[in-house]
Amino acid sequence: MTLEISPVATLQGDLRPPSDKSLTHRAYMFASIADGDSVVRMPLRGEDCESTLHCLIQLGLRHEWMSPSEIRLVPPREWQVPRGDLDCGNSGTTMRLMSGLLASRPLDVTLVGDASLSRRPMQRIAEPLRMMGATVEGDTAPLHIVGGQLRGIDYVSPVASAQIKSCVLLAGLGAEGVTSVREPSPSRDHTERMLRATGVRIEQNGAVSLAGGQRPHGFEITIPADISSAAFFLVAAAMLPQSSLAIHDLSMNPTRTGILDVLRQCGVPYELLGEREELGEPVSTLEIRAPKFLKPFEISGSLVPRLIDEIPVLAVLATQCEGTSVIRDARELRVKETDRIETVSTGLRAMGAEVETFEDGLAITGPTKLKAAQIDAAGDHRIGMAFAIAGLISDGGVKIDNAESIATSYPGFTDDLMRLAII
Ligand SMILES: O=C(O)C1=C[C@@H](OP(=O)(O)O)[C@@H](O)[C@H](O)C1
Ligand SMILES: C=C(OP(=O)(O)O)C(=O)O
Repeated sequence: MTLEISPVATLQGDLRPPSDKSLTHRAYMFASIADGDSVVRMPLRGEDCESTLHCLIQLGLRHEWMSPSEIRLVPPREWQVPRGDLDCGNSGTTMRLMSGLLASRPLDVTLVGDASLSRRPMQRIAEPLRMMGATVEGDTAPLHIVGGQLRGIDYVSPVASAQIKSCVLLAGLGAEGVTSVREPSPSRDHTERMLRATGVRIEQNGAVSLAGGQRPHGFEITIPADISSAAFFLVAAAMLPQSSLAIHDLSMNPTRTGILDVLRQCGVPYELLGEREELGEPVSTLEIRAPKFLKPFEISGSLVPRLIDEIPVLAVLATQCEGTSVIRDARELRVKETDRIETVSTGLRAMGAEVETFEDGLAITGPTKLKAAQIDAAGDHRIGMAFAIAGLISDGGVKIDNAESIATSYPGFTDDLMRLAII
């Protein structure tokens, strides 16, 4: 599918972005190992989370849609052997967290994914699972896992990755003894929060540790909106003069709010209103306005995992900042749905931006009036949406090829854009 985006004057109004992808994956997975029934309201119906749900159903999770936005989930007494392979689609989170759950169960299962997922590194989870005693064949998909009796390990992860951390912790629930994970800087902590909120005892002091043999209890959750999806509109509002948006019901987990640090560096005015909690996760309304001009920003070190998925659209923001913005320590971008350093820099250069690339990041000098271009999203949802936002401020608009993957995390993206845009 080719998506055509024309320039607009400003963005105005109210938005409730789609529900959080990380939380929806985890809610389905926790429900499938809980000691009772669970209810998930407003799950993300994007393709990635649907992949997780379908895999779990094949493993014995029972489900009933009580309404289009409420699902009741009943865990199996024992996980059953699935008929055929488990298809994780385009979703790294599905494959890596599911592997952790499977490793402690006496099943022989093969996990497969699409072409993009089949290129992504799985050795990063295979290695700790092997250390715990599971059989994992393959360092990329297809992954063949034979689960069984695991022992707890003290794992020092070489990368700050919530997927690695969550995989090892979920395997640790079914292992003998204590499992600990340490990482170079803190990655998103949704798994830890959900474990605690569902009654699992965990310790956090430098490492995250839990004792095996524990089970989450059944729970109810209403999934808040995803800040990684809101990011596209936050950046658009910051760049388009006179914009003003209220973004409602937004998940505000501090391990995910790095984009707000960047907006502050740029001088973008925003305000948080009315904080509440949802199963251990803070939720707020965020109001944002366009500033008179944008200052350049720097992203490095421990800020990177707090905004990793937002970097493509923040690179678009950098093209409108007055000076050079620098993104370093972001090597992980090279192993996402595409090599995002490559796809972002290729697309931005095609639009006339001044971009330097490094092994671990980008430097972008602005402001540049972006010109019309045809961009290949290469099946990467974040790239498709980042360049749609670039199209809004361009001279003549953009055509984005292979943009259907936007439904991975944000079904309804173009509808929201059209509704808020004033031409
Ligand atoms: O745990 C999660 O839900 C996610 C963790 C991040 O990946 P890494 O753990 O590979 O950094 C992120 O990029 C992904 O979109 C979702
Ligand atoms: C990297 C992403 O997701 P995953 O790793 O789950 O495919 C993403 O959503 O940008």
